[in-house]
Amino acid sequence: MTILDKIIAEKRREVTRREAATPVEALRAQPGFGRPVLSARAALTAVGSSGIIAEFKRRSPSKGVINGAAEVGATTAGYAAAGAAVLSVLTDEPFFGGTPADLLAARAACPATPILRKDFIISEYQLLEARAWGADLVLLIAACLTPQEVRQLSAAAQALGLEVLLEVHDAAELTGHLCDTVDLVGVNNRNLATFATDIDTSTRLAALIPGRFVKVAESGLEHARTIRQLRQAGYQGFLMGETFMKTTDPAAALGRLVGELSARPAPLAR
Ligand SMILES: O=C(O)c1ccccc1NCC(=O)[C@H](O)[C@H](O)COP(=O)(O)O
Repeated sequence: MTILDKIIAEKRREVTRREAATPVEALRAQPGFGRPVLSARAALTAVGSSGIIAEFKRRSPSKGVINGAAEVGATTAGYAAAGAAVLSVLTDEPFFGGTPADLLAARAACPATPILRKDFIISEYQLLEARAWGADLVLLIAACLTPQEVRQLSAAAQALGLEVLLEVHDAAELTGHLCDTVDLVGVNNRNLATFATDIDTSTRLAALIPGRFVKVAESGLEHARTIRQLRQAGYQGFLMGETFMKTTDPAAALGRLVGELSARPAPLAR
């Protein structure tokens, strides 16, 4: 059984519990439900965008505790001020230490920046939660969904006004799961079965992603030079968590990266 199998088994139990505790009508009645959605697609493709999707991530199955001290409102507000184009907030508790309250707090702290609900979406109920808690886009992971589930969930997300980031790790997932109700395609450099991380995964798959989708490189990103290379390959979004969160001041770490990205690259030595 892989970690993804364990996460999904736990997620099925969690969704059943949550549905019993909070009916759909109560989600629809929450103040955030009707707010206008902010477009991540627009934020990532705007002229001068950093392209950075800065993630608030306390811990992960591959790394254990990354940052047990950071406060979500201050960190995400700091990310937005430092130049993040989009924010990503984990709402999975058992494996990543995130909570719905984290998303609500990030939304309150960052009214003008699109926010990704980062979780393992397996049910339309979770899309309603995402809308109620103030998310603007959701992640659908090809490795845990059938192509038909991606079609259904992405269409339901769009009907709610949410944008959809489809995450793939290889060419088979991309060709099998991609559909027109997806807005952005993320290539996860991390193999979720082995945790091996290889940036070349993004480079290899770039040409296979049709041009109408915004391309997002995910995981294991650290340096401005890598982001420049991935931009050359056609990427406009860069999902980064650990590089920022492992520092004592994640927003300052993002600010340094954004500064490097906007500086002219040093000429190659002859
Ligand atoms: O990060 C993990 O260990 C992990 C394990 C199982 C499923 C998903 C996992 N990570 C989710 C992510 O995709 C990353 O949080 C995201 O891409 C940011 O990656 P990084 O910059 O390497 O923190």
